[in-house]
Amino acid sequence: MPETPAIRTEKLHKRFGELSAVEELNLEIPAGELFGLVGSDGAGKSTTLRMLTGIMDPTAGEVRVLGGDMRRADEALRSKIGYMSQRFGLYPDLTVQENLRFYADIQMIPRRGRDARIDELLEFGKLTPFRDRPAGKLSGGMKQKLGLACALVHRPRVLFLDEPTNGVDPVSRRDFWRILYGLLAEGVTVFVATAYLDEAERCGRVGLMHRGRLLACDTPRNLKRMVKGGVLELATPDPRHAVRVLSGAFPGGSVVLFGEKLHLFAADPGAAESKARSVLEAEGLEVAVRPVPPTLEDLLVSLLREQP
Ligand SMILES: Nc1ncnc2c1ncn2[C@@H]1O[C@H](COP(=O)(O)OP(=O)(O)OP(=O)(O)O)[C@@H](O)[C@H]1O
Repeated sequence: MPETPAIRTEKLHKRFGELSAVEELNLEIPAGELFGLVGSDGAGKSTTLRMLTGIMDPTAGEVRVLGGDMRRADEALRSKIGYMSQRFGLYPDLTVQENLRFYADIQMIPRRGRDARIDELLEFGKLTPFRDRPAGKLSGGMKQKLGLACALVHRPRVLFLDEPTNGVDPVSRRDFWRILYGLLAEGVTVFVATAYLDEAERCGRVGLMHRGRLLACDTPRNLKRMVKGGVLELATPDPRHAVRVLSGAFPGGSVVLFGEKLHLFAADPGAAESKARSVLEAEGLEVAVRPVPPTLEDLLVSLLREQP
């Protein structure tokens, strides 16, 4: 018999009045996977997480976690789930250790073994030296790690994280991901919503969400193969002017600013290169062109171009 997926949704739908925040969402996530749900603000990620964790009822469709129906989840099922929302509640006046004790009490962790679990989590998040510091006095990255530790206090089998590294510096983000890999090694299923495409690259599989719909869902490598044609990277001294000039010559949003460089999506990269060179040189703009392997951001841009 095939193993029960850790997370499964079928035709999951959430409407707020006229707005479909999540539409026809079908997901199947095996146990032990690190799954990334990626999309910009308002894509429907948080709404999806709220339905997956049983906090919000769907308008229609099914949602199962570890085989159990989240619309009527009992305590036994809830105790196998961890959730770190965007505005998770740390008590700023309580110390790191007191916050963990508070969450352990909410989860009804027996006193015996509780402090050992807290010590383990403090070590795991490299928070031991800060155990007596009030949570309000922690750095942004440390607060997020403490939030994660609180979500893990009851040893959940499936962990849901809503943009856990939003606004966190790159070093702390790396630290945070190191912890997530540690959890994977323990067999925990991790479902992370993020707006960062570089984080999506770290996931086993990624779902790209836009206006409530899943546009694509696969491994990062397979997703990048979906980019049609080729991607050219253009370096010019005045990228903003170059975008304006090239957008006239290449309609349909195929020219996009990527930092200080431009990306040009082309069915025939050779022909596109010659055309881009002649258009830019006519404007007196020098340009260096090179083909680049597509990134997930390229895929997202190219999928969004196809949206009505
Ligand atoms: N309780 C609600 N009532 C009405 N509309 C809502 C509600 N919650 C979310 N929405 C709307 O549903 C859409 C999806 O929101 P959602 O928060 O799920 O997106 P998101 O991808 O998580 O983005 P963000 O990171 O900004 O929260 C948005 O248009 C949002 O305004």
